[in-house]
Amino acid sequence: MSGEKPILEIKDLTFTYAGAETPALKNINLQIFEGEYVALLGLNGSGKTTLQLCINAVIPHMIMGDMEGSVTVQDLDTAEYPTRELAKIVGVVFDNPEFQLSQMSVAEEIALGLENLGVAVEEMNPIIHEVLDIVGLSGLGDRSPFELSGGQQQRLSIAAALAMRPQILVMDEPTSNVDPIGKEEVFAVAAKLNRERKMTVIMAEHEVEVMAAYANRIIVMDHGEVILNGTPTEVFSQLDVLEKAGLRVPQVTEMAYRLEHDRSAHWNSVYPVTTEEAFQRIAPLFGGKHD
Ligand SMILES: Nc1ncnc2c1ncn2[C@@H]1O[C@H](COP(=O)(O)OP(=O)(O)OP(=O)(O)O)[C@@H](O)[C@H]1O
Repeated sequence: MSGEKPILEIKDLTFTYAGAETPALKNINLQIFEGEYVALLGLNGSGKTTLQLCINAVIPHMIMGDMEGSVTVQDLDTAEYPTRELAKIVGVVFDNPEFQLSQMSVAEEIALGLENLGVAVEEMNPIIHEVLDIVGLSGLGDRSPFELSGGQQQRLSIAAALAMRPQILVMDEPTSNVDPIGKEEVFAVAAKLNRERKMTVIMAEHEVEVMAAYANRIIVMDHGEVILNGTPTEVFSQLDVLEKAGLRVPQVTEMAYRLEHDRSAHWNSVYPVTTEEAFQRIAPLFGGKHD
């Protein structure tokens, strides 16, 4: 990506909540490029939400604290642009779907954001149809958001964010309150948006297997700092660092690591992170055919 301009650039960012003794974020430096799918990993309290609030400009405009350094989204310094302006570039989906929903119908839920942007009523319908179609909720415009399943509610939250035509979708543990089928649906929509529409996705998520499959970059946070930043293979091969931070790796990575230590398999410290990769590399150990 050398030479390419980042869509998001964070420089020397340190943030301390008002009244807190220690910073929630310490000297963060990151560049994220258009079309990346970035997973944020870290224990509770490691700073993932705070970082996301800095990206959508809720910090410093709506949350009190001391911010040093800068966050630039599409060349806009978030300290200088109101959160409302940034909402056109950065769409946000939080962990609790019900917390984000307030309207009587699915269509009204999407119209709310459009109204705030000053979109004329006659222009709203095509946008509402389009975004419901993208997230697989076509035909449910008249339903109450509160009658939807957890997965559908989160897809509605994604649709409401998409209606604002953002270039970055920030998602804070979007499946933590959703059943297993709903989780799959939400991950599939995020992956589709990234793959087919080149949407930049930044997702805080604990599901390492899923992130190994979908993300092209993993950022690991620990006590407000970025301790690892690389491809899933690079990051999940650092088993010792992750273990120290209290985090686990995909099960197949763990298995490959154990095979190396117990059975002298040699991975040269680069471990498989998905089942498919593991199969390709482990099958030859058994002398069997693989393709
Ligand atoms: N409003 C607040 N006021 C003071 N301190 C806060 C506030 N919100 C978060 N913190 C603190 O900032 C640090 C980072 O929290 P943050 O919520 O960003 O972590 P996280 O990785 O998102 O955790 P979780 O997965 O629990 O959401 C923690 O020490 C937390 O206690």
